[in-house]
Amino acid sequence: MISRSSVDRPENSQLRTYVRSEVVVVYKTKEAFGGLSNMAAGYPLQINGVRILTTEALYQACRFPHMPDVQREIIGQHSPMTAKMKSKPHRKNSRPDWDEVRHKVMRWCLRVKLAQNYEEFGRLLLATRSQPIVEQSRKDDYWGAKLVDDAGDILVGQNVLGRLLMELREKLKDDTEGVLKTVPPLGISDFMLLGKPIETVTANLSRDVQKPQSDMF
Ligand SMILES: Nc1nc(O)c(N)c(N[C@@H]2O[C@H](COP(=O)(O)O)[C@@H](O)[C@H]2O)n1
Repeated sequence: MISRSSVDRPENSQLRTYVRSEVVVVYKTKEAFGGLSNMAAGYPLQINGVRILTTEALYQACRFPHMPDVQREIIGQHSPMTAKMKSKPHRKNSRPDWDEVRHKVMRWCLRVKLAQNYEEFGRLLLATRSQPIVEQSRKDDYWGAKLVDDAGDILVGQNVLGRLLMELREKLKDDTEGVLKTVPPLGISDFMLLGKPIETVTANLSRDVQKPQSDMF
């Protein structure tokens, strides 16, 4: 029998409650564990030879495999928040199965971030030891958890991003052979970037990187 991760099981979509002082909080990118955020700079990626500056840009681009021009605009942004904003007007045109696959896409994006930033991102993940990781969010209790009390002690949300980070951390603890330095493409239909199927991702960032179009002018 195939065992599914807690993030994949439908019964695990319930809200969870965390005491802020007892968890690793991911909130502002400049804070101690801010590098765990998809908005963090300094963890460059490369897919099919294309440079992508943040995990957020990669994740947002994955909404639009059938719209390479939109993908190009998203991954051409220097700011991760702007990359997210560029995807907003097109959200209604996200791949039709987006709600079913988005957590798998996020898991793959985090794998890519680790494979291509193995030392630095890996060190940060392992520094959380066995503590719960929670993305604090003002609005989003799917990827993160929201403060629900005036004192700012209690966070409630599905915390899917935090749970995927914990899942990856546990895999990393066992990764004595460096297996996580290679990431196969996700097994979903139309897993494409700029009109080409996404290939296996490896740790070695090539120097001969194709820059996003907006950097060329
Ligand atoms: N708006 C916003 N501001 C931040 O500071 C955030 N950390 C996030 N969360 C991230 O947004 C991504 C999900 O985007 P969708 O709403 O699914 O398009 C994901 O990376 C969250 O971690 N949002």
